[in-house]
Parts: sequence; C-alpha cells; structure tokens
Amino acid sequence: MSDRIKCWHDAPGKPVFVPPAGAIDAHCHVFGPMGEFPFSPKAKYLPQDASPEMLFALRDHLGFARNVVVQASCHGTDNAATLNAIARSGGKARGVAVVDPDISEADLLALHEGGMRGIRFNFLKRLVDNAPKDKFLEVASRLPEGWHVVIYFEADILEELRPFMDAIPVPLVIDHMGRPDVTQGPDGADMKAFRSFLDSREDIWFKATCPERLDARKEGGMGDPWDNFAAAVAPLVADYQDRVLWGTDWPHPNMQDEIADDGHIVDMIPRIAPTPELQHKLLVANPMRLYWPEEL
Ligand SMILES: O=C(O)c1cc(C(=O)O)oc(=O)c1
Repeated sequence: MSDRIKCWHDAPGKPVFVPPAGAIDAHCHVFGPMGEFPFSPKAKYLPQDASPEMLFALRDHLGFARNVVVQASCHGTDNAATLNAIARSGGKARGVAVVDPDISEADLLALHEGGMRGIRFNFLKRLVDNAPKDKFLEVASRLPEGWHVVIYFEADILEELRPFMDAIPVPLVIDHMGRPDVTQGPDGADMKAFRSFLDSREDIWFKATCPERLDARKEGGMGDPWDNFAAAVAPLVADYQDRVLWGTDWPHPNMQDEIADDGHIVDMIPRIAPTPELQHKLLVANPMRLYWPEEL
C-alpha cells in the first residue's frame, strides 16, 4: 500500500442545529499520527494523519462537549493512538478498543484506566482478515465491570450472527445500525430484521450514524442531504429512543470518493430526532449511561 488516503472535509460548515449542552459525539476515530503511532501491517487502508487535536477542534466547531473514540481497523489491536487521544482530551473523551482475544485481565484493566469502556468486533471482510467468534465470545465473558461490546456488520449477515450475538453476556452496541439499505425505506426488509433483533433483548443499543455511508451515491443512495437516511432512520430513533447513540463518524474512513461536510452531518440530527427531549436522549443521556455512568 503506498498512497495515504484522505477522507474528511477540510473546512466543514457550521451546523444550523445547536446540540444541547454536554452533547457527545459517540462514534469517531483518530488516525496516527503515523510517526508516533504506526498503522497495523494488516491495515486495509492507509490514511493520512487525523490527530486528536484535529478531532477536538472539530468537536468545538460543531458544538459538542465530548467524544467517544472508537479504535479504527487501520490500527489493528494496538490501541495506543486511541488511548493517546483519550489522554489528551482532558477527560472529555472515552473509547472503545479492539483487542487480541487472548488479552490478559491486567491489560484489560489497563485499557479501563486509559478510558476504554468497551471492545469492538468487526465483521466487515473489507476491513479485517478474520473474526473468530469463539474467541470473541470468550473475551466478552471476562470484560471489566460495566463494559459493552460494539459490533460492526452488514445487514446481509445479521441472521447468521444472531446465535453469536445472543450469547454475548454484556450489552451490545451495533455500529451504523448494521448497515441497512436505507433506500428500502423505514419498513423495508433490512429495517424490519433489525427491529426484530432489537426486540429480542433490551440491552441492544445502536448508533443512528453514517448518512454519508448508508445513503452514498455510490451505494445507490441520494447523497447529501441524505433524504433516504432521514426517512428510514427517524422512526427507528423514535421507537427505540432509550438505546440509540449518535456520532459524526469523523474522519469517515474509506469515504475519500464522497467527502462529507460534518456540518451537514450534524444537521441530520433534528431530522431523525425532532424534539429537544429526543435530542437530549440521543446526544447526552444515552451516551452518558454507557461511557460516563459515574457522573449520573
Ligand atoms: O465502513 C468503514 O469503512 C468503516 C471503517 C472503520 C474502521 O476502519 O474502523 O470504522 C467505521 O466505523 C467504518
């Protein structure tokens, strides 16, 4: 791999929507800086540096108070870059790690000390070489108190993953709603399957994230302003309002062909969560319960 890709907007607009005080961007990443935190030899993409300082400047520009930094696949199971971002945030960030399933108890506790509150299992073949379910289950059974498991998968493998996910003994958080085809609308087959999964357990949370991915033109979607996404996702947020999270997905890994304006992404919030009460749950109350429960 040679060229380092850049997938984020240099000068995102100021959103019209003003997030409530204490709003949390609960899905974002950092890349590198590579000089200090090299990418994994197994990385499927090699991005330009997206540093903690850039993330915090964006947070302030968009009107957010805190971040949840999710370990990106290009850093493999070495969480140093994500831990560095959390450490530099002055208490305004926590994180989700990706671990080698053989990780020791002591190393898990060290991740907790560093601000991690969950681990991520990634099932996207274009991002990872393998996803050993038996080993994932084993490590999920010995996480620090209060942790959860984040899972990233695509809609076509939801049913196949059900027995595995059903066996995970801690709360689940599903990245990007398991990537439904939003062009099917709110009552399409993918949304129906996802709702039936949510109905199977009360401790399954999800992120109402990624209009730029799920409604991308290259996916057959509409592109910005992502009307398919708004129509498909708003009813889901309304019906499962106590277990939904939101995030920018900055720096939008692998979206170099369709760069999204983060200001526009923030302006999706009132379209999927139209009332101040819903917005407060989505951006403050819900993520606080998972990531800063000691403050409640
Ligand atoms: O769809 C993606 O390409 C993507 C990649 C990553 C990652 O590389 O970790 O994270 C995401 O949330 C989404």
